[in-house]
Amino acid sequence: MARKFFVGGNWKCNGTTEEVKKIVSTLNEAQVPSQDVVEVVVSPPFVFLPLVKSLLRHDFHVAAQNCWVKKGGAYTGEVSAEMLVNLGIPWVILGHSERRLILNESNEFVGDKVAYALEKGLKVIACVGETLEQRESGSTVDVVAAQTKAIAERVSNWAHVVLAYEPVWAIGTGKVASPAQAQEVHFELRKWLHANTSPEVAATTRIIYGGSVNGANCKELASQPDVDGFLVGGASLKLEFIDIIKSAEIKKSA
Ligand SMILES: O=C(CO)COP(=O)(O)O
Repeated sequence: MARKFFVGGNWKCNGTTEEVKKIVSTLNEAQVPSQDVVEVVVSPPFVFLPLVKSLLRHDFHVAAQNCWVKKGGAYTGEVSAEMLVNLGIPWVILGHSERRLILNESNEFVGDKVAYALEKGLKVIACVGETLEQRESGSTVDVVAAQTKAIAERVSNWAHVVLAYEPVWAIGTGKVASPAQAQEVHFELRKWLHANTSPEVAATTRIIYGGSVNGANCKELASQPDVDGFLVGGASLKLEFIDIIKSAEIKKSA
């Protein structure tokens, strides 16, 4: 089964109502490859989810940037998976490095979140990635394998999981992983899935790259055999996001 190209736009903690409306109307007007070629998901902050969902073209979907690890209740400031389901939000990003590092989310906590969100019927973009220090000490593959293992131990059905490889040193730095560096880690992650989940999961799970992806570097990254799409931060707020979506065409002609 071919892996459909996936482009996610992570808006992070950005935007006003006016800005959000403007981004959505730009997306709505864009000419992009059909849904058979590329799956597009944009992820605004929680407070804008209903607005974006109501205005966004129907061939694009929305994702939350996080959700609580279990059933809602007395957890001040949290948003539960049930609430996202209730609002008709199909996707959630979990384990982003900004949450792992700034908010101290552990591998196990992220694994628990992924399992719970899937159980409630959400589709999950699960993020993994090494810091610069970890890369320089040669532990990149061990780090992303341990992060993936904590998910795999809790999840048996990978059909609704997209794995995002986001090296921390490439996020928001303008320092993109080279196509060869991205391919190497994506290959290792797929190999890990093959050995530790099943050959089918390894063959069908989309592994997308995130970290300073832009309109200029997306084509070369997309041409790597194990790069199945992108999770885009800064550039997802700009017009070049359309070019990044269009890089899906590379796979079609491959
Ligand atoms: O963190 C990212 C997407 O989740 C990547 O962010 P940038 O594209 O801004 O580097």
